[in-house]
Amino acid sequence: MTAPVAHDAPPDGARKAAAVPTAFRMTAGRISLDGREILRGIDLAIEEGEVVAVLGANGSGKSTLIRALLGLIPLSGGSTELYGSAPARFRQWWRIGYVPQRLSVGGGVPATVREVVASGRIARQSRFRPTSAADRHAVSRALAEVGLGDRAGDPVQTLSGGQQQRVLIARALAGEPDAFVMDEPTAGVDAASQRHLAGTLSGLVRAGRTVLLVAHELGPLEPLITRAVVLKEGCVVHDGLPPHAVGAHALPGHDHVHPHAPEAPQAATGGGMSGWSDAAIGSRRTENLDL
Ligand SMILES: Nc1ncnc2c1ncn2[C@@H]1O[C@H](COP(=O)(O)OP(=O)(O)OP(=O)(O)O)[C@@H](O)[C@H]1O
Repeated sequence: MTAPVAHDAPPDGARKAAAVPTAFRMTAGRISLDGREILRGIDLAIEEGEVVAVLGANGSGKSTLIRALLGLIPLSGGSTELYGSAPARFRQWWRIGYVPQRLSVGGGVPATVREVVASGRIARQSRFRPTSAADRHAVSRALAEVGLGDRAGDPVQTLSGGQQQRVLIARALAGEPDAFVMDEPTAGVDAASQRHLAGTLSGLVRAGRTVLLVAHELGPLEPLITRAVVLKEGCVVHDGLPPHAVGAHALPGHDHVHPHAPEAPQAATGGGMSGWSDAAIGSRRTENLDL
């Protein structure tokens, strides 16, 4: 897809040459929920153009981290920045396409697939600029990109879990953002659709877009990933090159389950990133990878 370049961003070719701006930054980030510390002092900066996977066992804090980076959960300590601004002062929400875990899709409100995808354009619209031909075109293109053009008029609740996940991906694509923040974008999505998503993201990355995603199984996305951040019990225990996959569930002590992907058997994606050996990791910072 041909996403427009941000008004205040340099052209794609110039992005790398100039000092690379930071898309997301957390400094000494702490989150406490129900009196329990979930994130325990996270320092993380994601530069524009990076493709970063956040990995870790169930409950290690991955979703909490990306929601906090977006300002969706208040910090109990430290700070976050979106393109250099605190979330409360950030105004360029169209620059970020967020794909949440699919359980919230539709929010219980009856909506068609097209309506959900069209909501991805809201941050680009205003009272003074209602829906335009460009908006309609972006929505149609995003629907086609995820292979749901023929389901556009269907109530979103009538789609399967994996199809709903593709709706959420289409919603992010429709917004033509600079950065994609995706919480398990391939969970419950069939292998062919995962490969297609990898192709879509590959094109976006070549065009300079930033990708930050949470994953248990990178599958076809693995070659795209330039950096892995591994969490354990709310701390970063690895930040560097992606670990080599050693096969899903291959290691003793593997404790990961897939609550969001009941219809996606492990075998569907081949190897996985849930288990790996310390020796396989080339790391800027490696402390404890026993997940
Ligand atoms: N609203 C909340 N209130 C209290 N605790 C919460 C809340 N949301 C998450 N938690 C807890 O925070 C911890 C981290 O949750 P989080 O969803 O960030 O983990 P995760 O690494 O994304 O897990 P998974 O791989 O299972 O999706 C978990 O122990 C979870 O129970």
